[in-house]
Amino acid sequence: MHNGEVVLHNSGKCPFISGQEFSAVNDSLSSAGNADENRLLWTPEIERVQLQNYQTGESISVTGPLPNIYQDCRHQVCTSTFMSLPAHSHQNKSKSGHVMDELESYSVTNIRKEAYDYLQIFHKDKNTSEVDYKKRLEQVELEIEHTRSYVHTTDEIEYGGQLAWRNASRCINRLFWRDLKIIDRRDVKTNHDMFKEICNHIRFAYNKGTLQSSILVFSSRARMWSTQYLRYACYEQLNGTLLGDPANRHLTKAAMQLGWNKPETERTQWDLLPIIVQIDPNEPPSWYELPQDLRLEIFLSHPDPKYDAAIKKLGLRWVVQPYVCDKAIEIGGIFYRCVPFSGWFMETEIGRNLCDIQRYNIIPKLAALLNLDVTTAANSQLNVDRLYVEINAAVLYSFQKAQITIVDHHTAAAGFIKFMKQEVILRGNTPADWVWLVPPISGGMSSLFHQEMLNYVVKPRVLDQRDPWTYYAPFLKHKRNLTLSTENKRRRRWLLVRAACVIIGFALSAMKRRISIHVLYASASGTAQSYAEQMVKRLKITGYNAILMELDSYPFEQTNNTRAIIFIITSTFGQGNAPEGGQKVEQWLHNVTNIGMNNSTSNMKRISLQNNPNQSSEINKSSLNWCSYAVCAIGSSAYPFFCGFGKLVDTSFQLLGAHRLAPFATCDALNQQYKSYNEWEENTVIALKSAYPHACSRKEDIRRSPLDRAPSLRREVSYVEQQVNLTKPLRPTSIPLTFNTNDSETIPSEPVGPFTKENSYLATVLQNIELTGSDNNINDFDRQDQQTSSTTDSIQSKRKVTIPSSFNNVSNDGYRSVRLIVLDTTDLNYYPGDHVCILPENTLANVNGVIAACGWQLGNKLLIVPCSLSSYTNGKYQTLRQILTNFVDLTTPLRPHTLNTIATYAKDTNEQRQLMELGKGGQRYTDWIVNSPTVKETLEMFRSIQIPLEELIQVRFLL
Ligand SMILES: Cc1cc2nc3c(=O)[nH]c(=O)nc-3n(C[C@H](O)[C@H](O)[C@H](O)COP(=O)(O)O)c2cc1C
Repeated sequence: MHNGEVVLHNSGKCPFISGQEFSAVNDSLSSAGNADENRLLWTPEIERVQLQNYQTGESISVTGPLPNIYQDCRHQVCTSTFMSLPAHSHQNKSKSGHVMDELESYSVTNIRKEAYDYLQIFHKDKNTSEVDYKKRLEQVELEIEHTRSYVHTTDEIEYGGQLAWRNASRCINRLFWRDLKIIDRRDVKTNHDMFKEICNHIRFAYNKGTLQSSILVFSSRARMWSTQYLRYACYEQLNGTLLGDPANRHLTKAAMQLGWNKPETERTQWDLLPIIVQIDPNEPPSWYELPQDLRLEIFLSHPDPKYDAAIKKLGLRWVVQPYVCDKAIEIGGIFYRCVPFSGWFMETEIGRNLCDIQRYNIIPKLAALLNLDVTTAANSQLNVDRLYVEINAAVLYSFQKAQITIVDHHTAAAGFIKFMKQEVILRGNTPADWVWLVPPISGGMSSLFHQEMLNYVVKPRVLDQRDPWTYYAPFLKHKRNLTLSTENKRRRRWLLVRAACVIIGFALSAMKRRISIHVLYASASGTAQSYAEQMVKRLKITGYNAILMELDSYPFEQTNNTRAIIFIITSTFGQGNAPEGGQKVEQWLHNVTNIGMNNSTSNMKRISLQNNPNQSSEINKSSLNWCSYAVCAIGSSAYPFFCGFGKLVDTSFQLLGAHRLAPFATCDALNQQYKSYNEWEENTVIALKSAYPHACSRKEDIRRSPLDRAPSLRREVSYVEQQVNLTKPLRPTSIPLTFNTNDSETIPSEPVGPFTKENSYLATVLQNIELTGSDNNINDFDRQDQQTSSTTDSIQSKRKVTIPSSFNNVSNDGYRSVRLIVLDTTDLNYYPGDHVCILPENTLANVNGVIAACGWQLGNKLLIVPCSLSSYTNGKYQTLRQILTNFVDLTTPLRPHTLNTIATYAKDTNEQRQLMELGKGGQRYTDWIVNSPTVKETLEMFRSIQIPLEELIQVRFLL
């Protein structure tokens, strides 16, 4: 309406008011007496602005936003990403900044001004006669004089509602603003009638699936507590989790305070909340359950059966239509607080409701069903994005199949561009909030992404308002009643303090006795850190005192050799280096171990001792012997130095005498990283529990040799506190070997499920086929067995998988064995997510070879009677033969610290020196293990080793 009346100055910079201009405007506002001047002063000072579309190359020349008040930019600060805009103009804030009721706070002068502005627009746009216009102005003038307010006609409200929609800068669907229908029910006087009208509104707006945009207008004193008609409840559960849609947590609480509830056993995440209405702020609100035929929901499906099955399994659904109830509309200075608005969905709105992490967060659940990795480690695979798109596709597909109006974001964006162009021609421009309009999916693919826009406020307008339950007097009173008298407060506080002291006293003494486990991480982009956080959470739940720390923050050099358990989870960056947060430790390890990086020798980073032998001898091989540790290396096999830093840490810790508590693991971002991580975590926690079974273990427990304790199944236990000193190798504290010659060989009893590594299932081998090499046939060694085994074998006759020692071998010609092994699992129950771990037997030749190499003194018959070492296997394997065949790994090469121990049994000093040299690890050891010498081969290589069989078995447990 002010087109052409205002001289605008193009600042040529930010079209919004800058800090200086803002204060100048503010000053002139406070001094100005004329409301007209105020309005003009609040208009951003722009003349003409060129808005560019970088996709089409088009340029639109827009005029200054007239007439408007732009309140969103503060002193030199752009607030365009604010979720809730400051809904009220500057006049409506009290000194404390508290938002007041605008209706009450508008002065008569302002209402008159706003009324005149709007009636002028109405008169111009609706082409009413000059006579009618004048008459209407006089009537309104009179009304305002007597009542400080005035009443709109239905036509005025209808057009005002349409304009408010047209001016809603965050709405993408404004092309259809003229189609908005108004249902004028300002005459409704009771809560019950409000609910009746709402039911009618749903019927009208749903329109058998051809959704109608509409506004139901109640009196300006009425309030809707429901933020939308159809909202899913959110229950706070006892365990602290939420059930339902977290967006409605407070509304659900308010509904419950009003008496609505669902029995806990009947609650689901898809419970529709009741409609809550309040005819007047001074009247109590009422809640009503919608009748079944108006609980309009749609169950999602997907055209691709794979996604369809997963989506249906999750029971995904949404309501068919948005009925937004929590916005207000300002028309000509009158605020309508209760104007439920119906429209239709753009699919991304539902997509976000289901996928936003703070909402239903279904992506991880969907990914689990589809066996996809969506952890941050897999971000490079874009699985999250793929699933997000599929959810949006499911929404569109389901609505279209049910013939319910919906719009996809590309169509909506194209519609908006069309609307914007129309508005530029008709009115010079339209306010548009780029931050909200660009769809949340494939932003750059949307035409809106490339379109410049201006955001400002034009009236009539849609605006945010406070949720009514936040100022409902009885709720506030209830809160006040909960406040105790001063005397009571003091008493309560004293009691609480005492109780707290007693509890803290107990807790502290218990805590003192607990072992601290430091979980250290080094992470560039957060993956390793999130795994570390997960580990800490798990350890805490398990009862351990777990401390999370960045690797570089751990005082490795100032521990005074106090015993410690350290778990390190680290990624690798750069050229196989530590990420930030691990670089100091990387440097320190290089310094103390003399380990250098040899990038050139192979495509794998190899860790090698530097050539200078003097330097290598300076390594203090016991500098970390106070520490039990486990390392998990996070990396990506896309890089040549896969998990380079994690490997450096593990190798260095071994070199420095630290005791590996659980096996080292690498987790590949390109290959189900989170699964490898979870496996490592599982193994590490099992090892920890075996070593430190009690969450509140005393320090003395840690110092006791695990070999003194009741033997545990896991070999890793033995790493825990063994003092492996490289210069003075220790021998294990042996359990004396005794035999019960009264019993003959016992066949291990058939275990019953559930099956674990410790309680393994004896499976029949149905097939054992060599897949590599020229003759990928059934391997000779098992051909005979193949013929004799059958699926009908009784459980007693089941044979275990027998794998030759060459299976793990990389022989001189670089040959590796890859086999297809088919096991009969007919009477084994398993479920999705269970995994199989094959525990192979040692061959008879290997077992006999080791026995012979040890110079077995006691005679073969003792091999087949129960012996005291069976306690290592928890009694599962009774005889020495069974233990050697099934429990002791005779196949893989001995580790450095085991070689170091074995060295003490070598009679020949030359061999002892060689063994100790290998026991240092490093390049010599790396070269030695290239041929994967078995235990038997090692004993044959160093013939002076005289180790009793039972001690060899126990040394081997130190793997
Ligand atoms: C620039 C860059 C260099 C990387 N270098 C390596 C590398 O040398 N070796 C490796 O295994 N992974 C490498 N990665 C992969 C990361 O280790 C992998 O993405 C890991 O999951 C990141 O974990 P974080 O988020 O905890 O840092 C590299 C990644 C980037 C971006």
